[in-house]
Amino acid sequence: MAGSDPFSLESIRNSLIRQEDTIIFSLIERAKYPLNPQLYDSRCSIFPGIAGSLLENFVKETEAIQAKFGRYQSPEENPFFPDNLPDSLVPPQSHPQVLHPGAASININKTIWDIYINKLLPLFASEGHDENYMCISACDLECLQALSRRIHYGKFVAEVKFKDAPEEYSPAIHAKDRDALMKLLTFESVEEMVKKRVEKKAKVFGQEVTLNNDDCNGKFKIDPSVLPRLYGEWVMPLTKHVEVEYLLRRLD
Ligand SMILES: C=C(O[C@@H]1C=C(C(=O)O)C=C[C@H]1O)C(=O)O
Repeated sequence: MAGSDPFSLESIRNSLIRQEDTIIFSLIERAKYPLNPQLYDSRCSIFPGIAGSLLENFVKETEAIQAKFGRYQSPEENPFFPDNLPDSLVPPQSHPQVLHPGAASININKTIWDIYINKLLPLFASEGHDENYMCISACDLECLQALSRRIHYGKFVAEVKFKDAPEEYSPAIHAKDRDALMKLLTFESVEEMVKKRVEKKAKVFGQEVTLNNDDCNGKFKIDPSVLPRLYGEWVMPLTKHVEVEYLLRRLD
């Protein structure tokens, strides 16, 4: 919006709202395929010469290419496999420096990976396998990156909340009081709205669209009830965890 502050709580929340669309569309794409559990099994070598989980290999190699083209120069992006990433081939991009430098040390992608594969996928992917490994890996990476971006966006949320009320946050930061920080940054009414909205979006985005019949017979491309659960149990608690971690470093 012209004239609006790009770094206000409102604009940060608008970005989170837009990221909901990305997450839901990426889950709808993944839901086209069955689970294919061997893709995630580190003991199951699907192709000779590729040891470990195929998805892990795929993500590591893809992140290496994306690192070369500057993806991780952006403070919004966090790699799943940060060790030994190649240097960027592109010159440094001018990303606005809004975050405290301590933000760079916060990366909870291991937790996000584990939840995505072990808890979330079984909630919406049908059982079975079709060996469509590369298409599925590409979908998984989209989902993982969208979730990771959203959850690590907590760094920006925390920065704007701190800037808006440093006198409220500073004592809890000095005291390293995680519970007090969690209380300060939590808005339960916002969280309730988020859960309702993502369920509605899953219904709208996941309906069958035809020219003459809008009745979807209760059938959706992804079960809409998965979305409030994903957000209520994992996405919002992890975003708040990132917010607390960021705030604890904010005055270093
Ligand atoms: C992100 C925010 O902080 C907290 C986390 C929320 C979320 O992850 O969606 C929502 C409300 C807050 O409890 C916010 O205030 O918008």
